[in-house]
Amino acid sequence: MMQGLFITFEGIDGAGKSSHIDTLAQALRAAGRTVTLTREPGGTPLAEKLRALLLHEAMDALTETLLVFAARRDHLLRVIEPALARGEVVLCDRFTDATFAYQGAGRGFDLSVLSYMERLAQTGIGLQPDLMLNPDLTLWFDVPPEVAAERLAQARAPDRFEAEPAAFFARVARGYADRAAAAPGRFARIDGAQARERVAAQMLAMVAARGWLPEDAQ
Ligand SMILES: Nc1ncnc2c1ncn2[C@@H]1O[C@H](COP(=O)(O)OP(=O)(O)O)[C@@H](O)[C@H]1O
Ligand SMILES: Cc1cn([C@H]2C[C@H](O)[C@@H](COP(=O)(O)OP(=O)(O)O)O2)c(=O)[nH]c1=O
Repeated sequence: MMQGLFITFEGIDGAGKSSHIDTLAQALRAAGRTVTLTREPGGTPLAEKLRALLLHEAMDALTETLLVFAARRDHLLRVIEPALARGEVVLCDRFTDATFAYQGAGRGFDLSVLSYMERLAQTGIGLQPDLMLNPDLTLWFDVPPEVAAERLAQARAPDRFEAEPAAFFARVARGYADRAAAAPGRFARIDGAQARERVAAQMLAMVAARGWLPEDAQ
């Protein structure tokens, strides 16, 4: 059986994650892998209900953080770990780095408390109960906040996060940069400000470089 592979997509709102996740799913399927495509917050009936609350109801930073981790726990238990145990590739639009970037850097929530909650939520499920589940690879779509804001202004009505001011997204972007600097082996930075074709090519090249796609998939 193939080994399970957990790949997450990260970046500020409007960075281009959702636009490119299908391209990677198709390339991996063409290479013979079974792919589970999912997202956070969400990915299960319960977590999708929590997502609707998170995106639209006013709440304080602690409530927000507790709901994000509750959604993640359910998602891990019901979707991510079972798919990895079956040897599938899980492509997840956002994961815990988003919590460090948005609730930590963006809202100012204590990072050491987040680390503790991360360990609580991501340890003790399924396969390797002593290990905290982390992505094998995180594709970080890095774009200047002004570029992302310009894209979103043309694209969709803002949710509770997207309605935050530019200063919030500047903090979130720095939060992602800090996470990437702290885990350079796991993070692959993609220049998300490029044209779509170049973003897609860079993304595929990074996955191929790890041996998870044939080199000619690009
Ligand atoms: N490389 C790109 N160049 C220009 N526009 C883009 C690019 N990638 C995505 N977009 C557009 O920007 C908007 C936000 O993209 P999306 O994939 O929804 O971002 P995210 O999922 O990271 O919030 C969409 O309207 C999308 O069509
Ligand atoms: C996973 C996660 C998402 N979020 C926020 C970031 C996004 O603004 C929002 C929803 O994410 P996303 O699915 O990227 O939104 P969209 O469908 O609009 O592209 O949730 C957090 O604040 N913390 C988290 O841990």
